[in-house]
Amino acid sequence: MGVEIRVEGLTKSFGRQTIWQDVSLTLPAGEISVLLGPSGTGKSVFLKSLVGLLKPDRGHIWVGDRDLPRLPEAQLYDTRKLFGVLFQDGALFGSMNLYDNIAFPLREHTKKSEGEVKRIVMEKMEMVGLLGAEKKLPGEISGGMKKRAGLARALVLDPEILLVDEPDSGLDPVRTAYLNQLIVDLNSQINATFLIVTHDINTARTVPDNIGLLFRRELVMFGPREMLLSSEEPVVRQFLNARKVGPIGMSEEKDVSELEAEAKMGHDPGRLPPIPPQLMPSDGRVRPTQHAPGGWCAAHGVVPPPGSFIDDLGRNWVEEWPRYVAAMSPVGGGPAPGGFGQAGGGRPGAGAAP
Ligand SMILES: Nc1ncnc2c1ncn2[C@@H]1O[C@H](COP(=O)(O)OP(=O)(O)OP(=O)(O)O)[C@@H](O)[C@H]1O
Repeated sequence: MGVEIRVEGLTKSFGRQTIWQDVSLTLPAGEISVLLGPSGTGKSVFLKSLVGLLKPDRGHIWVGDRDLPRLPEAQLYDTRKLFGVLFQDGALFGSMNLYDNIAFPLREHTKKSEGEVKRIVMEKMEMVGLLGAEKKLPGEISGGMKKRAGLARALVLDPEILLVDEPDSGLDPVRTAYLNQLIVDLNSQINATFLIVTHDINTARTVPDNIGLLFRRELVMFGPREMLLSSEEPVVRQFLNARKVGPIGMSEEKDVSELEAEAKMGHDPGRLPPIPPQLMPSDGRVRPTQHAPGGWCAAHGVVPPPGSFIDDLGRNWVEEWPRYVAAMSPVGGGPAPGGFGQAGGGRPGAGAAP
């Protein structure tokens, strides 16, 4: 399950406005990637381009051996069925109850019987914790529930790729933490390739396997989480530290004189905070595509910031990891008796985003 998406030299403009150019990246199969960037840098446009709702001016989007922008309409329609998308507002139909909203893609795109539709809808509603809310209308539920309903609808066609646009928008930090946990749990269950657009730094630091950053109409960097969280690149550091000091300005980029003035005053985008342990599935199992904590840093001779990979209980997960993996079989198996990951918190990330 889960397919790799390879983007090569992608460029998109609206009229004379170039949104981004020459974007190249690979979303590894089954992994979770996050796309960051200041407002208006074209993250949503990128998501819509990936699913074929917008056509890029140049470049390729390889989904397996299919180059999406060059597919004839019928094949594009077929390929889109590999994608599940959660749009920012959930994009639910206001006049339909949650059951009918979630059933909609099945009724629209498949010939399944109503019995089968029911089985699938209830299964997905259970996966996102919405059982019992079938009859509710979107106007009667909270923002967090709307996101969950949107996720359930994105899952009904068993997508190989899940695109999520700002899951945290309009949610309080606690609900965002619950939604992040749900996203990690879903990834471990369906093992699809995930791309999440977010502004939430905590989400970016704890959820993904990979992070990308758009700025100045370019992809500044894309790579493993540890690579960006230990990067010295000023734009990356400024964004991940949520600081005013650095190349990102109020509306877009700062000019040279502003940057010189900052440098003269001795400002910099801040020290790098410790890299937190990555959020684990709530059953404590290891996701099939999960990377060992500290693995990228060790392989690239990078010394992570002091205090990295240490959880709330003071355990260093670089050291704990081999024992943890030995004690926990991958998805499909289960926790070893007396092993890690038991009720509430023997696992990395526990406490980082409960
Ligand atoms: N269909 C369209 N036609 C013309 N311009 C568009 C269209 N869609 C998006 N844009 C422009 O593209 C730019 C990038 O928009 P986009 O919504 O992708 O940014 P974003 O990074 O997702 O922003 P935010 O973080 O605020 O959601 C904006 O200037 C927007 O006005």
